[in-house]
Amino acid sequence: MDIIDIRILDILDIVFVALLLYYVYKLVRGTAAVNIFIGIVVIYLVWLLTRLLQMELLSSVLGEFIGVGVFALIVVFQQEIRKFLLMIGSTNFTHNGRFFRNLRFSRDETESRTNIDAIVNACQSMGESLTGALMVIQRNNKLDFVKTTGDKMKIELNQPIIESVFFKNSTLHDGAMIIEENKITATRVILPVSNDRSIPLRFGLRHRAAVGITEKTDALALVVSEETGQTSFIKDGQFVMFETMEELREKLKEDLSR
Ligand SMILES: Nc1ncnc2c1ncn2[C@@H]1O[C@H](COP(=O)(O)OP(=O)(O)OP(=O)(O)O)[C@@H](O)[C@H]1O
Repeated sequence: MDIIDIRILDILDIVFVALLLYYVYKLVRGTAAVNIFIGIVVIYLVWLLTRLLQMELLSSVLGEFIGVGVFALIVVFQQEIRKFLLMIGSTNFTHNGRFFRNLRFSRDETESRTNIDAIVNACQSMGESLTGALMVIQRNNKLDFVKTTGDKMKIELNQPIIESVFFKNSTLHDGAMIIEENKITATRVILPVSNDRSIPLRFGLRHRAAVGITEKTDALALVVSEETGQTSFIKDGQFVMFETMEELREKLKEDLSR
């Protein structure tokens, strides 16, 4: 009986293609580009089919399309390719050892350095006073490309500081706050807004910006609604459900553990 000959390199090959597809999916999810992407895949599949059925004319017409496809792709996906390269270039694979830990099967997590209690307590307090807030917590993907849109700083994270930044009369309250480890590293940051049409209409730009940055990076986002006082936790472009602030604290601890 033949034994399937799989080399380590084949496995790496598959892992890299899977990672590539995952990043491409993250980039185009919720944007108009996803429809173009599907269109290209359909043309490619039809072309393969016409070649298989030896339909010469159609196959050569589609073949021409595919031939210039790479250049067309660069033009059509210019923005996405830029973001993709930025994301790859800014991924810190050794940050907290998270990337390598994810490859291991054992779970030997240690506690996060981020003051999660300060963040959750600030969300609760800002919710009670109907103070709007948007916080983005960096993980593996660096957020330098958005930090440049705001004011860079380096302040130790604690509850009074978070609340004073988002206090309505504060000059810093607009836009997003970026948190790295236990430091506030930028305020008044403008985030990419998600075009995802499945986001309910009651959510405005603050929530869409939180979805946008978590679609493009592995950061976590927390939003306190100015209208309802409700806190939302957004990860991978999706709202994460939780019943109590205690549950939110646990979820954050899990996602930020090293
Ligand atoms: N692209 C963006 N990046 C960062 N912050 C943004 C962005 N767009 C809007 N905001 C912030 O969101 C505020 C406007 O929120 P808006 O009322 O549209 O959002 P919302 O999701 O309905 O939130 P809320 O429930 O608090 O009203 C702005 O004042 C600004 O501080």
